[in-house]
Amino acid sequence: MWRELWTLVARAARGSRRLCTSQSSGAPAFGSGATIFALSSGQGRCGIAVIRTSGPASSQALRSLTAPRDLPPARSASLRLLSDPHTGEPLDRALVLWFPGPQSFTGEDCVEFHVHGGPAVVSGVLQALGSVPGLRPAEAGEFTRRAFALGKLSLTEVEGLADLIHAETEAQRRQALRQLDGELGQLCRSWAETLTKALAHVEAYIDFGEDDNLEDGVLEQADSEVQGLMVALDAHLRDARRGQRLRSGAHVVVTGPPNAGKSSLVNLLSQKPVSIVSPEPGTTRDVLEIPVDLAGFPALLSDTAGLREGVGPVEQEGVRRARERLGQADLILAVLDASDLASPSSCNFLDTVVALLGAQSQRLLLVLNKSDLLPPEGLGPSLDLPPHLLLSCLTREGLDGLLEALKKELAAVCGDPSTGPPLLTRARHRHHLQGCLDALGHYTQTRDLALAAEALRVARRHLSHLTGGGGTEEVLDIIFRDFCVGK
Ligand SMILES: Nc1nc2c(ncn2[C@@H]2O[C@H](COP(=O)(O)OP(=O)(O)OP(=O)(O)O)[C@@H](O)[C@H]2O)c(=O)[nH]1
Ligand SMILES: [K+]
Ligand SMILES: [Mg+2]
Repeated sequence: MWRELWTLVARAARGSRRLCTSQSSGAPAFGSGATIFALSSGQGRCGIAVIRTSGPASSQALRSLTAPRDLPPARSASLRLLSDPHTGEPLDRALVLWFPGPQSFTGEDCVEFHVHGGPAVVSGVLQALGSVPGLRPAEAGEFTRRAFALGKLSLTEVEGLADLIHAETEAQRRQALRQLDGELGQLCRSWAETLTKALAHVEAYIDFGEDDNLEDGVLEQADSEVQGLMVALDAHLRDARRGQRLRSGAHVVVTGPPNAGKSSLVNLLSQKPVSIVSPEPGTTRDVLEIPVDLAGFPALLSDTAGLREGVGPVEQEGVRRARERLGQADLILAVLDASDLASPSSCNFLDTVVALLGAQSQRLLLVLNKSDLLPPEGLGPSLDLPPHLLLSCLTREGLDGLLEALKKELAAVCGDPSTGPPLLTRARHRHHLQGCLDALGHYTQTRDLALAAEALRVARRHLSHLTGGGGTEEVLDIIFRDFCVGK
């Protein structure tokens, strides 16, 4: 199901991009005062469909389509009969909402029509809106773009909204909501304020350095403000990969000796038979990768070939690929057959792979599978094993415990979006924070005050680019093209 979902999302994103380029040539440019309209809920048959308008002709559009023709009270739902303004043909009985600007999503006058979701009703209302003077169909992301232009959303909030629309797991949704709340933007603004203060101190020193009226230690004050900021930026950047993992999924690799039940575990966690399971050792050869929701976190789960030596060239290549994949893992699930721990392949795996990964402080969960085959007294007391979890892929006993452990590990890998500082979810954020930190590095190294002031200006510019203050059209295009029409 996940693969289909991902394909759909990718297709939708490509589709909206196409729409964006094909319409942008002919349609009036933004700011021309046009009123836009679009279906804002999903395409296809559904219970309720939401059609939105934004722009100065919104009230006119509402009046032309509804009876009675007076505007309903602001921001509360009213039941109205919708009919075609030209033919008078009834279209639907619908809930309408009137949002006079600036208290609306875009900041402009907006109207929402909550109509019955049949395709005929939706296309009828869209056609009727298209016939109202001053109205035209919206381009991809245009509602959000208007909200941004009118200062309703900062750039990081726009990105949060895009992520919220595409969020597929609980953790992604929570992260997107926090970003939409503007937490990252607020943090950047407070950093920018600190920089402005430091810059003011340096500039004051440049202008009045010799002046007795200037209080002592202004430069030292600027220095200590910059030092504090560098520490904060550095801590944030070290956190950055986590936010990105939360957006795109952590790499979780399943490994172990042949026949331990790796593919069985992958099928259990992805809740479908993606990988071939058989009693024959050496069944899995290639790396198989499946996007899954693991305990609320997005993950890319890899099934790999059982690790063993002295086999044919094809399986040997599989083993090479498995080892390579281990090197890219954010988290490793090491699987062993609990009823076969004394076998050479199990011992070898524990002594080499598990010990080595442990020494590299690689995140790893040791899973002893096939617990259903153990005698009633469980594992023998003589075994000296690292911390582990017991599981049976057959009976599912131990699955809850494994999911709980996965949740803890993934929260550490991806960052828990409900606590801690706001995460950096995009490479763009990382780029600007790093740029800011580099510029501050130049500040601390130079003895020339004019260069120091310039370094502070560069640092501040990076922060304002991050929230869209100095946003170039290019950045806006990149972000907005991922929106669909109606958003
Ligand atoms: N009794 C029992 N059998 C299991 C369990 N999990 C897997 N098996 C069986 O163990 C055998 C191997 O399972 P696979 O999932 O193919 O193991 P694998 O580690 O992917 O094997 P390779 O790809 O060959 O390395 C199959 O016959 C499974 O049915 C379990 O929890 N209990
Ligand atoms: K097998
Ligand atoms: Mg397998």
